[in-house]
Amino acid sequence: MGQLIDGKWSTQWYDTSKSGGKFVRSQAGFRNWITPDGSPGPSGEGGFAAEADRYHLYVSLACPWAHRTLIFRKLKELESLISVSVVAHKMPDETGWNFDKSEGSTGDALFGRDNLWQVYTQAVPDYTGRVTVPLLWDKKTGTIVSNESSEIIRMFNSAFNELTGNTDDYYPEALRPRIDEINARVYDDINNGVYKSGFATTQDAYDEAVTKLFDALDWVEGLLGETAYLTGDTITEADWRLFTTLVRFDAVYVGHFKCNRKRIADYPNLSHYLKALYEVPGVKETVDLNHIRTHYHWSHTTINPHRIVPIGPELPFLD
Ligand SMILES: N[C@@H](CCC(=O)N[C@@H](CS)C(=O)NCC(=O)O)C(=O)O
Repeated sequence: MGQLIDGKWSTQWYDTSKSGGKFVRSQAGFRNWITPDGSPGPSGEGGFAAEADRYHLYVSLACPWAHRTLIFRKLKELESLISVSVVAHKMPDETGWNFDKSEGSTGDALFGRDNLWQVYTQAVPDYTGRVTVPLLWDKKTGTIVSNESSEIIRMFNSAFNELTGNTDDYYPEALRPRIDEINARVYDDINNGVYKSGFATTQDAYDEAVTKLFDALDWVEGLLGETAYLTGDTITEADWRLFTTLVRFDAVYVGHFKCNRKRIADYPNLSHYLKALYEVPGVKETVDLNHIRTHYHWSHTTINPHRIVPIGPELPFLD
């Protein structure tokens, strides 16, 4: 794990010494929005109008945050409008995310760079911050639109509707308060909760995170006893945001991140729900378990120093 400091790549693991052993995720640095006419969005600068062949998405197939954006690109029929580069599954400290084609990367389709940090410094030569995926690039102005997945999926949900004719809405007006409420707990305690458990460096920090994680999974298991999806009988953004963590849970988080009070396979409603979302047309093509399993176990050497990728477990939702 490394980061950019004044435009230079520097190798260092997350510093948990000032937070009592807790992993604290930093805020994404680029927060502009694509809108239908280029008017400014809720944050950042305007000037990013929805146009075909103007934007490029950098993703990892291992990353749950990037995975959200790939699902929205697929469901909203944006594949022919927004091109993609996939980074390698192995992320060495020396380079961070990189475009090694022998390790599952497509290569950098825009610039032919070796490493993702070079795309960040292409936009801001003296950038300081983490080099994360997903990253949404504007080919027209040669800069980064956004590296915040929760905002990229909102853009994909509606900004391109006139170009694609796809008006499916995963953030419908009437459900927004409920979606926001569910997202808040799912983000803190589940999406980020698995990372807080896995990257904790004290027993107390781990205990706190893992307890909240399983309390939240129990809560979701209850909700799914009432309705098919989190906010009712239709799939919304809240479901896709939970899905990308659930699909990695038994394969990676149970063992690698010590989230092992239960597996998703032990929760009947969550298991059924995971399978139903996985079977939505187009979605399983966005799930790459080889990238997922290899990335985490190989890349986090403070947790898994010998980089051994475990054999299992078998995953019932694949059957
Ligand atoms: N807030 C960001 C978080 C993205 C994120 O943390 N991505 C991880 C991969 S799963 C990453 O690139 N980590 C590299 C790092 O932190 O150095 C989002 O949701 O878009």
